Amino acid sequence: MSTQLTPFQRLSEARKTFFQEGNLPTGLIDEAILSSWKRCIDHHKSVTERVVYESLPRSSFKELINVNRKLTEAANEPLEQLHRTVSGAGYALLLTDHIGHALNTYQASSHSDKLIKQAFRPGVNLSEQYIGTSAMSCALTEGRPITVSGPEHYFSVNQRLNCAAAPIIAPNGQIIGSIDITREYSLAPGSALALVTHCARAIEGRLLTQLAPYLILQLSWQQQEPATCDMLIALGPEGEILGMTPKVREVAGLSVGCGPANIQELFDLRFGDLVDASRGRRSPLLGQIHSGLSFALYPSLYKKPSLIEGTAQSNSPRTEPISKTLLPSFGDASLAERFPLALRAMNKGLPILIQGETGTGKEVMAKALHDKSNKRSGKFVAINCAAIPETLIEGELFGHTDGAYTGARRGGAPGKIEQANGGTLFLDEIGDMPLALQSRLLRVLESQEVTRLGDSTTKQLNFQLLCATHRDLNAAVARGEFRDDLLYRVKGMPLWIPPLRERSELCEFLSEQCDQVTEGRRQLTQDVLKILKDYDWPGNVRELRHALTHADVLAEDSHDLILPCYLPADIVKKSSHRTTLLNEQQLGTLKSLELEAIEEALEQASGDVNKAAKRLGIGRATFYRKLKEIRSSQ
Ligand SMILES: Nc1ncnc2c1ncn2[C@@H]1O[C@H](COP(=O)(O)OP(=O)(O)OP(=O)(O)O)[C@@H](O)[C@H]1O
Repeated sequence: MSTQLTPFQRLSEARKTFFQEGNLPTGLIDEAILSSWKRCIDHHKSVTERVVYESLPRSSFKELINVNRKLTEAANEPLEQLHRTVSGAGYALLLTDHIGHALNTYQASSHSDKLIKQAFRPGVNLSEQYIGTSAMSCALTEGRPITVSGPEHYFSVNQRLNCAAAPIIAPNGQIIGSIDITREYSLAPGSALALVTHCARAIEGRLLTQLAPYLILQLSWQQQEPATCDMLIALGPEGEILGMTPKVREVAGLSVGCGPANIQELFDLRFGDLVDASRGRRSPLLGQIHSGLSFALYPSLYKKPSLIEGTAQSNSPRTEPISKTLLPSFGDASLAERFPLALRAMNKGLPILIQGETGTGKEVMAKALHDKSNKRSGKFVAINCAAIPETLIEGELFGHTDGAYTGARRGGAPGKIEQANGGTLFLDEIGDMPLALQSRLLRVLESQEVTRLGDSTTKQLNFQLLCATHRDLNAAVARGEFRDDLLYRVKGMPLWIPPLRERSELCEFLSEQCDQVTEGRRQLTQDVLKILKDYDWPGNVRELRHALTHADVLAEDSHDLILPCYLPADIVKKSSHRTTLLNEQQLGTLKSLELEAIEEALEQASGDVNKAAKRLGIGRATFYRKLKEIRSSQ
């Protein structure tokens, strides 16, 4: 009588063939899993090893989350939805980075398994190197969804698990993470591979919209708009391809890192036709790629999600009142008062000129103004006028057409001013702009029209202007280095950022900065606070943050206090508090020596004050006075 093997028994047999008999269980085990088993053997892992699930230290985990912020933001909602779908079936859910660090985890609402609870914790390294073969490690290595069931796991202890995972692929084609769902094998049959795959596709679509495209193009093989679509291309305002979902890359046969730069190079159509179609009826355009495949194309103008939760999508700027928004701290009461004023002026379209010494936070202020202004749904485009070579600055600012100059990008490119359309243009170090360019910039600022290099047509724009400089522009005008008409144009309202040494709430600011730099791990001692307060800070906040980072590094893991010895030596040396500090320290040393001598003398004289004073060669009254003085200062 032939007995039918269960799937678990079949996989166990295959495992035995491989690990005990040294043969390949051909056709029984997915090639990806076999390759993973071989890698584990190469790394001298024994299948009977104990698996340790260690989490990263808190600071490293914070950094990990920071690095993967875009991924976690895009994944949040799809993960919540998948969790709702699978948790009742006993599945725990996991989002990892490209290595296998758990970024976000969800436990199952039923059938919670102890092993899964231990492994599925944020910050745990679940890469192949640590936990052997798993669906997640195979998905990350192979770049495709996969199920790993029971005995297919490398380590014996994991054989009671059943997992399915799918890689998450960024719009540039790189694998940046994975989602994995795992439950006890006994709850099988059935895996939710299709669900994780679907969730990964949803995350990839969201990653695409993070590029803030002008148009999103859906590709379909059907002659009707698909309800959901995994073939998406994000396009910029000139038809440039910003990114695409992996399915497009797959059907168009495009490899990662190379491919067409513009949609017109991928399809036999004009970008203008797509723009027209996005505004008109929803009848699809037909597009053919080089391989001869034809697709129905559904372009739509990209709309940023509304900030008011639960409402329909909207392109209109946000309108929550200023008072509700959190202002950045600069440690200065008068600056905090002027901020809302500058914001109101900006919202009326007045250009703001931010002035202050180097490192005071002019760019931080510009960004804060933009983030709170009515242009915040547009881009913040910063250009450092001092950092671009004079020969390139014109192309960089105004853009160029195809072949406008040697080395110009094929198909032309918009300049920074054009990119700021609908948002804010921040001209940093405007005082360093070459005189010859100032008149051209003035024309653009007056008309809000831009003409690309090599072009004869102009484009109407709408952007908010913010400028910054550490120079005295009045003096530059007097020297003939800066146009006075440009100065009046950019200085709708001046905003002065005081140097660090003059800030009215310096102590609070120093402590806040310490908190930020050390991620709340350390505090400043009173002495350090005094040293920092009395230092001149020629490099302002930039220099302060470097000094605190220096101290944080020197303190290592041993102290939660920043002591004077951890500060950069030149800061301690130059701080006027140092002299007082030394005097106090010396005084302290002398006093403790005196106390020691007095106490020793008293002890040797068995408490007889006359004898003790005699031993020290001082009078009885002096002895008493010194003893009192020293004890009261302790
Ligand atoms: N209020 C603040 N809060 C937190 N960090 C700040 C603040 N102000 C400045 N910084 C930090 O200090 C550094 C210098 O800031 P920023 O570049 O804005 O200064 P800046 O005045 O524009 O300098 P420069 O004139 O050299 O261009 C940056 O690392 C910035 O993040």
